[in-house]
Amino acid sequence: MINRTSIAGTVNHLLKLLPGHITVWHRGAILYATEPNPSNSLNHWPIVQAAREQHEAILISAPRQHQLCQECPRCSDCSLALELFIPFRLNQQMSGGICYQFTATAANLLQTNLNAWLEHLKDYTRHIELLIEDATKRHRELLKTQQLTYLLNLVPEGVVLLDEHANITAYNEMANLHELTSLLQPLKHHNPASELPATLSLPNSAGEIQLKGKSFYYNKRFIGALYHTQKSAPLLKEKAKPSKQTIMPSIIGNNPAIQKILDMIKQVARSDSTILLRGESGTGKELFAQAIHELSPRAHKPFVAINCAAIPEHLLESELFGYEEGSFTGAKKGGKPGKIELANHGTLFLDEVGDMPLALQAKLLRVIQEKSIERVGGSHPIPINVRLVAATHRNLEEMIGQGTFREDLFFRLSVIPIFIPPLRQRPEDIELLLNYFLRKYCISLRKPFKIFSYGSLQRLMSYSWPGNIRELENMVEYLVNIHAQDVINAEDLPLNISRSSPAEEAPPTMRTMPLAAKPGHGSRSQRSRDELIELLNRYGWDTAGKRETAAALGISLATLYRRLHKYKIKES
Ligand SMILES: Nc1ncnc2c1ncn2[C@@H]1O[C@H](COP(=O)(O)OP(=O)(O)OP(=O)(O)O)[C@@H](O)[C@H]1O
Repeated sequence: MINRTSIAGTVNHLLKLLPGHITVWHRGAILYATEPNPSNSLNHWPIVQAAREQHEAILISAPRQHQLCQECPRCSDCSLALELFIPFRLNQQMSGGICYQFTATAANLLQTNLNAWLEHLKDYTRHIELLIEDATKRHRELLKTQQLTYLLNLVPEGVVLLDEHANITAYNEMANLHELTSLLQPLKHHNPASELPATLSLPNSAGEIQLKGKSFYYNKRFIGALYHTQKSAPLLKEKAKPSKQTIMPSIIGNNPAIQKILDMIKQVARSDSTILLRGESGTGKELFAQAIHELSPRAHKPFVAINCAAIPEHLLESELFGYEEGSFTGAKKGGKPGKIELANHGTLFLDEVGDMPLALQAKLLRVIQEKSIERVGGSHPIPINVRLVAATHRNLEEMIGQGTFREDLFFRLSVIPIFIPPLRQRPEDIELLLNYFLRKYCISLRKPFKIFSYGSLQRLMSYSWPGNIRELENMVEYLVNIHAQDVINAEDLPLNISRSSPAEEAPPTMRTMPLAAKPGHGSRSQRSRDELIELLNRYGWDTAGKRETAAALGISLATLYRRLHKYKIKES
């Protein structure tokens, strides 16, 4: 990806010398601008067109009188005294450029020694051009490696590619499971590398592994080799299971609060104390719960999750506690264990615990205190050893005050409370997550790699993300699905994002969140209602359409139904 920070550093340095407006444009999109630019694409700018035709920099002094500027709708009240466009070239073609716009003060400074300044600005432009060239090259190399890894992962055997010095340059997941990367390290000491053996028999921790090799030559010169396993090669049992480290690396976040939570999780995972994860919907509570489990001594035992809000009240009890044969009409022969029993010796994740009915809250409290359960219709206690991780987006303190959540259960659950901040309080993570999901979905949906333009990133960074990371992830998946170009511009973003006004959009924090907002009151509710109807009209009012609408909004289907009810939206 192109590093905007280094471009910003160069531009800011320049602005200290010469105040003005600078726009860096690359491949039809604005890569950097010193202030938001009204136009997202400079293609139609007469000055850019002129530079493209004349293959050189264009300088316009007194733009209001200049013939090139007459087409511009703002020409008559333009306050610029000088405008300069210096193009970039990539492979002999103009790929973009820098537009410098100066008002009278800066222009006066320039006019005193115009030629020297022009050289100076050309040097700056060249510097930025090199930064872009370098970043583009590195981005291409990264893409090539990712494409190669993607391709290798389609092969059902372990595959490793070596360069002419027998250094490993690429390998697939299966190779990892066979420990091939460490097994092939000693090949580096073979000299000359062209004499790499055609078959290898190497010991890994699952036994002996046979590898076949194929050397590659170009103009009779050895340029590399490929080693692969045979179909029946035994896998390492330990590695074949998801490793303890699978979840942690996929938790993206540089925000100090998230880093602190990750450190805390590593600490608390070792004990059996109950953890209460608190945060808005979509902030990653379930991901953190899985990480806690995977870092705990229970990692090789079950992780069982149950969403208390998604299961109808009358079924929740038997889902949690299980039932004995004949305990109710329709009960299965032989009975059925509940989620708590299934999680025995492992971790039970109680999602949306704030939505648990009061009667079940009392039963759950007993499980925690007595460490045993009784199935529905059963008459004997079953001893239980589970680590409990609960989560909620609800304001439990307020619910206790209203008598809808038991205070004693709250204290039992909240032994280690962890607050996960909403995405709008972690602005530094937005670009990171956008790029992470962009790469993830381009790979999984087999689409060419894409980037966000400067304009779209600005928009996305100032959006308040009420649905948090789930909303961001769904939006990226949607864009990768429908967007064919390699640059995603601001106008390509979903309407609810491109139309939102950042200041107004920020939802209230968890502590002040009203439990039930009245429909139709206030412009926010009205806008949410309108947006919901607009999306349903777009995706359809049937279940599939509702599912897509929920995904676009970053909410669950159950929440969507609740909103339809809350806003009194009836299907026509
Ligand atoms: N830090 C993160 N890095 C990468 N992906 C994340 C991160 N946080 C959340 N996600 C992803 O966002 C989506 C929503 O996360 P998750 O289901 O854990 O949220 P939640 O807080 O449990 O939501 P809810 O309260 O609605 O159940 C998941 O696909 C998850 O993998």
